[in-house]
Amino acid sequence: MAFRTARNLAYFSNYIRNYSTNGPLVNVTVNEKSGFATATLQRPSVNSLNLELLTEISHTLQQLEKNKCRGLILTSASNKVFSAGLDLFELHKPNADKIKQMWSTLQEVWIKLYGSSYPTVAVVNGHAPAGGCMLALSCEYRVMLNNFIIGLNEAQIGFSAPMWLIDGMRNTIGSRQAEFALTAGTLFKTEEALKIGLVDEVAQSKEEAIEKAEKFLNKFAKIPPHARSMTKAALRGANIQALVRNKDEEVRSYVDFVTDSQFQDSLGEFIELNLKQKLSK
Ligand SMILES: CCCCCCC/C=C/C(=O)SCCNC(=O)CCNC(=O)[C@H](O)C(C)(C)COP(=O)(O)OP(=O)(O)OC[C@H]1O[C@@H](n2cnc3c(N)ncnc32)[C@H](O)[C@@H]1OP(=O)(O)O
Repeated sequence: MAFRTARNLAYFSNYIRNYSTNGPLVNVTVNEKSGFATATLQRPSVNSLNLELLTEISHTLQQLEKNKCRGLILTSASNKVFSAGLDLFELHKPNADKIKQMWSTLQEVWIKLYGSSYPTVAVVNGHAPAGGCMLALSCEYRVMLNNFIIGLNEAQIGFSAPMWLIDGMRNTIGSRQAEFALTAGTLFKTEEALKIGLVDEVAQSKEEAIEKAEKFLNKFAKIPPHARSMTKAALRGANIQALVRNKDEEVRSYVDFVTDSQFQDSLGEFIELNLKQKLSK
């Protein structure tokens, strides 16, 4: 067991509380009874993933792993947006070095979350396009609130989702549905997402979603943690290894792609059409 004594659990809780004070963009709390951690993304206003938020998520996941977390609930402080995905303003006319770091940190986040030894649930309490969907897909279970959208809309912005993310989508909703969804860049409403298996349960309130998430995590209470994590690694390891082998090459091609004028033009159009905040000319 991860926490054999109440003292261990108390130490872990204090550790996490102390840690959380250092992270303004991700707040981590631990339920002392269950030992489950809740990581709440809180970058105003839509948790768009810039380098700072990605770095903090990556660091949080590392700490949770180190402290033998018993289960993680990932959610948002906003009641409208789980995460709006990559910060589109940072992708526009970018500094190549920063983009390189951003992409490499995004890969790290995926490797740590998708490959975590502890069980994970996303409480999707708001919209989750692109990178927001990626965070949810990396978890083992998704509970979503009604009247929001989720999906991988990269094609609409002018690029293809990377292979590891395509695999995540395929593993979750099946090849045929993934092909339809990815080529059209479809964003699904909550009920549609439930129907195709992109989310596992729907809840009417965040409280209900947290209850459902905890119920999922509690399913593993009697399963030896090492057996659970070995099985998860056996199921997910090949996808992770494929990215690890190709990590640097993918960063290089991503930087080339994003800095290319054709992508910059289509990104500019997407921002002008879809976001309230406009580009400074
Ligand atoms: C070559 C390989 C590359 C592979 C990369 C694959 C991985 C991931 C890629 C991505 O994540 S790309 C990002 C895609 N994201 C989107 O398409 C989301 C766009 N945003 C929206 O659709 C909506 O904003 C929303 C999230 C549905 C929320 O709608 P709502 O009506 O509630 O809010 P808004 O008024 O639209 O937005 C509020 C505020 O937030 C700003 N904003 C929204 N999204 C982003 C974003 N992604 N990046 C930066 N900023 C964003 C928006 O401009 C508003 O700003 P203010 O007007 O308040 O200043």
